[in-house]
Amino acid sequence: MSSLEEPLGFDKLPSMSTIDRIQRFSAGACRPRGDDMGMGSCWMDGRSCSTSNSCDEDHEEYTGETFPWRRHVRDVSEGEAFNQRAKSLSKNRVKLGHVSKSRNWLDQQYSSKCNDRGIRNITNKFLKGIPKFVKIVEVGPRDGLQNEKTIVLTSVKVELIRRLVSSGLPVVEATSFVSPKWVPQLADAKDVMKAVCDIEDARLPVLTPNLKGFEAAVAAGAKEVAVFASASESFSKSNINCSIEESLVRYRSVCLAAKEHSIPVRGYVSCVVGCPVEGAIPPSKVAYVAKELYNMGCFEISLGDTIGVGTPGTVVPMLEAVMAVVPAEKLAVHFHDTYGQSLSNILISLQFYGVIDLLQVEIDHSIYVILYQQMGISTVDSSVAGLGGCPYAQGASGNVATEDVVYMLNGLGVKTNIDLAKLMLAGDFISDHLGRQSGSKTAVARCREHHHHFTPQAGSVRCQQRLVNRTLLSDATRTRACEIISRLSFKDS
Ligand SMILES: CC(C)(COP(=O)([O-])OP(=O)([O-])OC[C@H]1O[C@@H](n2cnc3c(N)ncnc32)[C@H](O)[C@@H]1OP(=O)([O-])[O-])[C@@H](O)C(=O)NCCC(=O)NCCSC(=O)C[C@@](C)(O)CC(=O)[O-]
Repeated sequence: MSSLEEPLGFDKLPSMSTIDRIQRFSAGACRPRGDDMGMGSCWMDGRSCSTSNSCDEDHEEYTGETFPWRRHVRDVSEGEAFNQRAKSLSKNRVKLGHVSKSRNWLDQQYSSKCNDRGIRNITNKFLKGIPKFVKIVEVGPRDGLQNEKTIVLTSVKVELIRRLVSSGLPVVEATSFVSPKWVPQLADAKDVMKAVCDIEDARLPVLTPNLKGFEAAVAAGAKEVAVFASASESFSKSNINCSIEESLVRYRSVCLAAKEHSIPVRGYVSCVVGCPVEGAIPPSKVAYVAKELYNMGCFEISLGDTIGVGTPGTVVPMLEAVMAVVPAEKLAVHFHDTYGQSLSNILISLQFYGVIDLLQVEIDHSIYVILYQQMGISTVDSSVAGLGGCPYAQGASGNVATEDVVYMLNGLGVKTNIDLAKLMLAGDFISDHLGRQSGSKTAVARCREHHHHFTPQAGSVRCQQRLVNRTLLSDATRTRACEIISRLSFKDS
């Protein structure tokens, strides 16, 4: 692991000249850079979203109660001249035929509720690229549980999925149709799927490593599947017992069969930054596998830092390579939190832009150079209570906790449509069943708050119970505390 012990810094990033990057993409969005064009220090935002994450469906202001940051329409009085310039540029762009599908550029700024203009401008500058809506793909019932040694009851898995769906998660990965010899925890895939396939409020994809798994999944009622390749040859062998190329052949057959059934297929690439055996993985290898999966028909490619060694310094070059061959709106990021880097990696992935085109236009006898840029990623995988770890990646810790991702996104004013309180109850539910504290920092912090402002509800009582069990109390005091807690009545179970 020596090559992974030292995080790679920006000085070690593969260099890619601007010329190199120009015109390698098709224009999906554009962001003329204000300060390059003598238009003040702001950027005009021209994000264009074409997937289910579309910002177009998301116009209303975020109204979360507890979080200080809010998005709102840019204050017109801040720069009428700038706005006029932007409108005129926008008109000209339409005339020139370079029509951005974007909504009003000026409606895309984020700022804090704070009245201090200086702070607000800084916030805008740093958060300018963040999408307004992020789709979270919950992988707890699959990636989260697959590594648990003690077999979790099917009924518990089903209840967990139901709770996660009712918290508003749009996608909950339910299970895997893999060999029970390899992953005994998910041997009940068929029963889990049969019990949840009536759920309509969320998509419930399942992992399928080959045609056998695909057929079993469809027979059990799966309406969406995922295939999982790797950017590391060694990991591919240990995970699915075949080479990368052999896996791609298998996945092509799965994609063909899925097409016949009109079943969408998601594609995973594992070890996108590092591999437990091979160390650092070159971004070009990740890009190759991602492109193959995309070309065979996967509607979305999830980039997995399976062992959680990535930092923004290594994630950025990887994204840059992948975005050169797969559009950003078809990508998702999937981080494990081994080195505590997941949230920063997610943030940089949401903010990440690649230059996609340069366009020179003449407006009112002045020449402007417009940089068309690709938007950042707006789909994030995470696991409730930070459950997870891969059976074939020794030492890999859990996935980033969904509660922590939602908390961060709420703080940024990014919508997810997820009810954090309900999500935390789902996390509490599974942590209780596994008999350990949640891996979510948000859940643990909220647990402490409940400790101070105690209300006798199910979650709080369990939370108190856990705190008592973990606190250094004498046996007599602990028993007494537990007795008192157990006598509290609560409605929610
Ligand atoms: C791919 C195989 C099946 C090859 O396994 P194999 O042993 O090479 O396959 P085989 O074709 O020689 O078959 C061996 C036995 O498995 C059976 N079999 C064959 N296929 C299936 C199936 N689909 N479902 C159930 N049974 C199956 C097959 O019928 C046979 O049964 P037997 O004749 O011995 O009784 C195996 O290696 C396997 O199941 N691997 C899955 C491992 C796994 O699930 N790993 C965790 C995934 S997590 C991950 O990849 C990372 C990710 C996605 O989370 C992203 C990230 O975190 O970065």
